[in-house]
Amino acid sequence: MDAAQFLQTVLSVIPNPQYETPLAIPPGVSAGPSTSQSPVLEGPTAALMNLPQLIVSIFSMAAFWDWMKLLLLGAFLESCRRRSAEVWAKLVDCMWVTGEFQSNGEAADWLMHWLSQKKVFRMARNVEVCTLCADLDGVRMDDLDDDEEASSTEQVVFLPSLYRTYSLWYRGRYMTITRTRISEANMWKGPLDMIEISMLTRNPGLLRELLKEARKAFKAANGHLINVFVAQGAEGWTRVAAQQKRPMSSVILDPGVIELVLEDARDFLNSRKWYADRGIPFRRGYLLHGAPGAGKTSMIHSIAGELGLDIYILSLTVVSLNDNSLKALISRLPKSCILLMEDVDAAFARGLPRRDLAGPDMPIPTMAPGGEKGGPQLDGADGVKGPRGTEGGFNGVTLSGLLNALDGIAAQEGRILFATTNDYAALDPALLRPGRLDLHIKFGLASEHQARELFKRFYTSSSDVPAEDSGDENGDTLREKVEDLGYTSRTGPPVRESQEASEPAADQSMALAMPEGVKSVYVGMTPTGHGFQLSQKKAAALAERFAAAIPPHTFSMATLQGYLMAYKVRPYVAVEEAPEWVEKNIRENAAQTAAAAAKGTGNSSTSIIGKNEGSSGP
Ligand SMILES: Nc1ncnc2c1ncn2[C@@H]1O[C@H](COP(=O)(O)OP(=O)(O)OP(=O)(O)O)[C@@H](O)[C@H]1O
Repeated sequence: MDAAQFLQTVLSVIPNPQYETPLAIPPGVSAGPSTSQSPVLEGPTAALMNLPQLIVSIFSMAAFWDWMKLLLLGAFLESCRRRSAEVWAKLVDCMWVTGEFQSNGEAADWLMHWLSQKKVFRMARNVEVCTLCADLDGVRMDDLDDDEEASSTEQVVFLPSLYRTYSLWYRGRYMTITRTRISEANMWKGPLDMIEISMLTRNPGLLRELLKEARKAFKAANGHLINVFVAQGAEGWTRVAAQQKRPMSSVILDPGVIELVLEDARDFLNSRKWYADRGIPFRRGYLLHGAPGAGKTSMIHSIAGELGLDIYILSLTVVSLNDNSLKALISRLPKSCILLMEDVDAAFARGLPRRDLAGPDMPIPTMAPGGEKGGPQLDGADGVKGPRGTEGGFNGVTLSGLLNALDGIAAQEGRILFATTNDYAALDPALLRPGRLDLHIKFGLASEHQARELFKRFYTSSSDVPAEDSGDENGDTLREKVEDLGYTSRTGPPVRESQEASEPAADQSMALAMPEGVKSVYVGMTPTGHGFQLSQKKAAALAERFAAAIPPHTFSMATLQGYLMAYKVRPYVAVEEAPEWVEKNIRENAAQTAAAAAKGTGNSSTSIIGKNEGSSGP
C-alpha cells in the first residue's frame, strides 16, 4: 500500500458531516488506480466497518515498523537511564553520608562556626564575606590583618557562598558542603538557608563525630555567651542575640536572695530522676515581681549565665499568638532552657480571657520568710490577691490556653520558667500556684545595703586590684577630696586642673556643658568618658556616705545607677551632691503625685520615684 492508498483509506473511515459521501481527497494527491474500488461510505456505521481495513493498512506499512523499533529503542534507553540513576543513588547512599541542616537550627550554628575556622574558606576564591551577621554571633570573627587596633565592628566572617559546592577533607575523608537558600528574608525574620554536608564514607558515625567536634568548638568559643531566642509568632524560635554572661556579683540584691534562687534552680536541674520517680512533671517556675528597674531581668540574665542555659523570651502580647501556637512554641523548647515571660501582667491588664478554669485554685505555699520592706523577699500565699482575669480577649491566647501550655501534656520538661511582673495583684491565682510558678520573689526599691553595694561596684575594679587614687579619707573633708582630685563640683566646669596634655581626657568628656536651650529639651543624663576606680577601702568609705544619703526604699536601683552614671569619673562629687539630688527628686515626685491625685490618677510617691528613672539628673 502506498501513501495515496493509505490516505484514501483513512479518509474513507472519517464520517462525512452529511453522512452521504466520503471526504474528498485533497487536491494534488493522486487517488491512484484503486480509488474507484474504495467503498462508498454511508455514515458512522460504515466508517466503523472500515476500521479493520485501516488497522491492516497501518500494520502493512513499512514505516510503521520503523517507528515501532525507534519507540522501543527509546523506551529501553530511558528505562536504562532511570535504572542506572537509581543504582547510582543507591551507590551514593552506600558510599556517602549526607546531612542537611537548616540555618535557623543550633546545629547549623555549630557547623558555621566550625566551617569558618577552616582554611578552605579563607583561601577559597569565592566566599561570602559578612560583616553584619547579626544571626551569626557565634561564628569565628576574623580581624583580616591581625591589627590589634581593629575594633570588633571591623571584623568579618568567611562563609560558604550560596549555591556553590566546596570540597574539603575531614579525618582523611573527602566531603562536600553546599549552602542553598530556602526562603528569603522578610520583615519578621532573616533568610533561611540549608547547608548540606556529604561525606565519602560508609560510616554515619563520622558525621556525628564532626557534629560533636563542631559543637565542642562552638561551646568553647562561646562559653562566655548566652543565646537569646525570641518567639516569632507561631513560627517558632529565632535566635536574636548572643549576649555576654552577666556576673552574679553585678546584681545587687539583699544578701542570699540570688544565691537561693540559683541553688534552687541548680538543684532542680540535677533532680530529673527524682521527679521522674515520683511522677512529678519536671518543671520549675519563678515569679519575679515588684518595682520596675529593681533588677528582675538582670537576675535572670545572671542566673542563665551561671547555669549555662539559653533564654527563650515569649511575649504574650504578640498579636499573632493563639492557644495552639503558644502550646506549639512551648512544646518546641529544648530540654534545658530558661523560658522568660516578661511583664506577664500586661496580658492580663489587656484582658486575657479567663475561660474554662477547672476547680478551685490551690493555695500557694510560703517558700521562705518575707524580707524587709522594699528589699527583695520571697513571698508565699499570704500576699496573693484575688484573680484579676477579665473577660474579653486581645489576641488568640486565653488564660486556660496559657495554663495548659505551661503544664499540659505537651509542655516541655526540664525547662525553667521565669515570669516577671510589676503588678503582682493582676495575676490570676491559677497561674501563681505551685507547679506553674513555684517560687515568688519580690523586688523592692533599693535598700541601704543595695545603695552601698551599688556604689562600691560602680567605682571599683571587678578584678579587685586596688586602683590608684589620691588623698586620705581620715580627717579631710569631702570638698577637700574633690579638690585633691582636681575636680570641682557642678558649680564650676568639671576639669582636672593638673591634667597633662598626653593623658586621656576623661574628665573633659565626663560632663557636657549644655547650653540652656539644649538642656530644656532633653530628659536624662549624658555621661561620657571612662569609669573611675577607687581602692576598695576608699570606695567602702564613700559608699557608706552615699548609702546614708539615700533614703531606703525610695529609689529603684536603676534610678540610682542612672544617677551614678552621670558621675562616672567623679565619685566624690556623686557623694557630695547626693542629698541635694534626693531632696530635689522627692520634691518633684511629691508635686507629680499631687498633680496625679488632682486628676484622679493618684500613685504612691515611692512608686513614681522608682518609675521616674533619670527624670531629674544632677
Ligand atoms: N539589683 C540590681 N543590681 C544591679 N543593677 C541593677 C539592679 N536593679 C537594676 N539594676 C540596673 O538597672 C537597669 C534595669 O534593670 P532590670 O532591667 O534588671 O530591671 P527590671 O526589674 O527587670 O525592670 P522592669 O520591671 O522595668 O523590666 C539595668 O541596667 C541594671 O543593671
